[in-house]
Amino acid sequence: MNITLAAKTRLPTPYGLFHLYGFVEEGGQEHLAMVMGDIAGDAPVLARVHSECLTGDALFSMRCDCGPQLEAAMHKIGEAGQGVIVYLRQEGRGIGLINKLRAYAEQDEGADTVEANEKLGFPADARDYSVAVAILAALGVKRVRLMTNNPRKLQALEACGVEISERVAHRVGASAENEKYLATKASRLGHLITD
Ligand SMILES: Nc1nc2c(ncn2[C@@H]2O[C@H](COP(=O)(O)OP(=O)(O)OP(=O)(O)O)[C@@H](O)[C@H]2O)c(=O)[nH]1
Ligand SMILES: [Zn+2]
Repeated sequence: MNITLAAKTRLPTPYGLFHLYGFVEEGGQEHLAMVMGDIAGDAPVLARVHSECLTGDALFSMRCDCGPQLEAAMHKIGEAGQGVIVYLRQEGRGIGLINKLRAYAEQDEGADTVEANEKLGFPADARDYSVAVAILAALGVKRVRLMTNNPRKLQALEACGVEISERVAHRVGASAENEKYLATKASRLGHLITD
């Protein structure tokens, strides 16, 4: 996977000052990395690989836990004074924004998150993490303490060559609105979110 660092700038936030890196992958898709502190080198870096969720990250949707997970990652990195969030533009687990909205419409009619994707002719999860690996390498990150509940994400990143020294549980944002969604992630996608 070839990526190009196209821009770098300051990003002051309520959680502290990040540096925002803009990357472009082959084919033109744009991705971001939010960096705090010095992350290059051998020491494990607190990290999140976050998949874009416009409805959750920007519109406060309570259908999922993405917005609170993004905010919690920024908060934890702010407290540590060091870390990175790789923000991948893989909306809707890779099927795109409008298709995710179509999947939501299927869910409004009773399908679960996996069945809805399948009804629309997509795999349950169409993400490719190789771009995240390329971005971490470009930032000089050798090993990470990864904030996630998704064992497939751990496996996929490890398979692409990222060394994960620790999984940091990242359970926030549960509500009555997303109870079924989170239960499906646990039962059908293997997420480590139930006790
Ligand atoms: N196709 C589809 N995508 C969804 C749905 N709900 C959330 N997403 C997308 O799922 C992605 C987030 O993935 P999740 O499976 O929730 O969590 P994860 O990032 O794999 O795991 P964590 O690291 O534990 O958060 C984002 O790209 C969301 O846009 C849905 O019902 N259908
Ligand atoms: Zn979401």
